[in-house]
Amino acid sequence: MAVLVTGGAGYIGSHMVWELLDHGEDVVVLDRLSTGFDWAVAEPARLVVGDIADQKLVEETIERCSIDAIIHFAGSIIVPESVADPLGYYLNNTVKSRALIESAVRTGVRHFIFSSTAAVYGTPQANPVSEEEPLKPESPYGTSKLMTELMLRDTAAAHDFAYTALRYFNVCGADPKLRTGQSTKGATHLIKVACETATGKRPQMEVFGDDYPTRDGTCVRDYIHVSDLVNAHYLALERLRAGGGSLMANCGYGRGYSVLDVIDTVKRVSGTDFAVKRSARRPGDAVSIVASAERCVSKLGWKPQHDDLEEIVSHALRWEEKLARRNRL
Ligand SMILES: NC(=O)c1ccc[n+]([C@@H]2O[C@H](COP(=O)([O-])OP(=O)(O)OC[C@H]3O[C@@H](n4cnc5c(N)ncnc54)[C@H](O)[C@@H]3O)[C@@H](O)[C@H]2O)c1
Ligand SMILES: O=c1ccn([C@@H]2O[C@H](COP(=O)(O)OP(=O)(O)O[C@H]3O[C@H](CO)[C@@H](O)[C@H](O)[C@H]3O)[C@@H](O)[C@H]2O)c(=O)[nH]1
Repeated sequence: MAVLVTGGAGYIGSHMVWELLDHGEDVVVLDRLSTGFDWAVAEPARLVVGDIADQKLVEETIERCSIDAIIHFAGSIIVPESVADPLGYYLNNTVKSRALIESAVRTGVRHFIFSSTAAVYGTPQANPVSEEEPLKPESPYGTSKLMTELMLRDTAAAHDFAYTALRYFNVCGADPKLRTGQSTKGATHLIKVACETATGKRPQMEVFGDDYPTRDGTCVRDYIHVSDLVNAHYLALERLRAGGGSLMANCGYGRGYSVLDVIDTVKRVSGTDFAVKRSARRPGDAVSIVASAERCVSKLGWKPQHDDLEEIVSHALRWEEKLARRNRL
């Protein structure tokens, strides 16, 4: 019995691989290495290089490796890029997920965990946002993920198949043991960008919009440590294997920080006063979104260990320094 991790060479997937190995699981990664790295896949996990929509490859891998569960991270992830290239996002996130789900059904894989996103809510009426709030994505990225959730819901109703869709809020930080971290080239995520600026990889950074209807005019997000996030997936896997049935749940801590809060924290933790420029709003950005985490706690027994912005930033900074040393070698 083994777990197939799609996108396991990427940021979150590489942490998931460690989480599974730490629990003694046998792990197979499927990744086409478009934004991920082969070196990010921990041994003894096996890496299969290929596309999730290559059904021959996927089904052969499932049969050969006795896969009983799929954790599906592979996808395209940048909100403004999805506004510029909606059809590319619907292809990679929706159409290709459909092919993967079909391969799972055809080969009898009954447990499926999916990376969904807070972006399915758009800007909610009120925060914290529960899973019952209306779904009004404001970007093709959010819509592409919502459509996959709906395919999973309908597939579970029709087949011997159960899924967990976890709606991640803003994922950040790095493995506290620094075995992996976020290595994405040309990253656009706020904490990664701020840490790259603090460590001198960028001369300055921008704040996209300071005229939003929030406390300090900048967007508010719920930043969740990647290690807590992958632990929620492991709990979801155990629940599915125990026959717990399908579930959809938010993954966040339930408190929000503005862009300026985050930048101040990175400056304080790094001891660096880097240059920050105020720029125009970025297309597709929701104003303010914070999770209600109650369902994740009650249904999965989730107990976050790293709910502290300074700790998150400190892990992200230490990974940035390690990456810089690695790239110099
Ligand atoms: N990072 C966040 O804050 C965040 C928040 C919500 C949801 N998510 C979701 O989590 C998942 C993982 O995100 P991440 O931050 O680790 O991104 P990432 O870009 O680091 O990882 C994605 C991985 O998927 C691979 N991939 C992409 N398309 C593929 C395909 N068609 N076939 C095979 N491999 C493919 C890439 O090579 C990469 O290794 C994504 O589905 C993303 O939408 C991320
Ligand atoms: O250099 C930067 C980068 C970001 N931001 C702002 O910071 C906030 C957060 O942006 P970012 O870190 O890019 O995350 P989101 O756009 O909120 O999207 C992330 O979080 C979503 C869940 O909330 C995921 O689904 C997406 O995959 C992931 O990219 C937004 O207001 C951005 O405009 C800046 O001001 N400057």
